[in-house]
Amino acid sequence: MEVRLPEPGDALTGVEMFAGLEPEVRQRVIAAAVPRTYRKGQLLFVENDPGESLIVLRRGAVAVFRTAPTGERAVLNVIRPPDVLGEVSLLDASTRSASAEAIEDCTALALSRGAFMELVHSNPRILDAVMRSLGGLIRRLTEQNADHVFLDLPGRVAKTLVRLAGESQAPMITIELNQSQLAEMAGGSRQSVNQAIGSFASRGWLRTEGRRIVVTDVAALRRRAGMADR
Ligand SMILES: Nc1ncnc2c1ncn2[C@@H]1O[C@@H]2COP(=O)(O)O[C@H]2[C@H]1O
Repeated sequence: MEVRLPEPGDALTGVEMFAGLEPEVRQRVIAAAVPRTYRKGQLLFVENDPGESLIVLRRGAVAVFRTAPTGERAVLNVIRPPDVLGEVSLLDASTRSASAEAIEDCTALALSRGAFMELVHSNPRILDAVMRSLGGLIRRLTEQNADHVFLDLPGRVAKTLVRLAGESQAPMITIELNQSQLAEMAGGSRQSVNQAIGSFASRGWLRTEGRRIVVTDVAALRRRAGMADR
């Protein structure tokens, strides 16, 4: 009879920011964190809310976005486990730099600013991971700025799809995103994003299935986005 052993790991498994912690410190972090659940469509927080906690996403997906005075949204990123969000306002002791909405049902752990700061002061090695995470955010912002200057809209749509496809080497990659969400991420009107998607579909690089996009040729999208071959 097959005996199933429990999966190794805990609620922080895979979370880079906490990777270097001693097991007992990890357990203290987990004990101090508050479990949260968010339904699809629920806001986790809104831009300019006080930054009270670091959120470790365990399941689901969250869109980080800014809203223009006209109500138009620009999606800055889609966060998936084991990523964290909410680190910026914790570190500069300010308000939320963007809003966040669950785009799938989510479970998460929320670590209060006080608990996070105590952790940093008693385990300064954690600052290596914090700096890496901030470095990653700055790098992403630099790249997004350059894309807005150097890429046309179809190029930005292609790049957004490549980023969402992640590291997967599968021949077909399903992206759970409708075309308005894609337009909010690529920074274009829905109509022009639809045109770009239609043109990619006619070349056989992807197909749309209701509210999802199935990418069938990542290499072609990478070339259209001016990215190096893998
Ligand atoms: N441009 C961005 N790209 C990716 N994530 C971001 C961006 N801006 C803000 N965030 C994340 O969204 C969070 C919004 O709240 P915070 O400012 O606390 O912390 C922020 C980061 O975790």
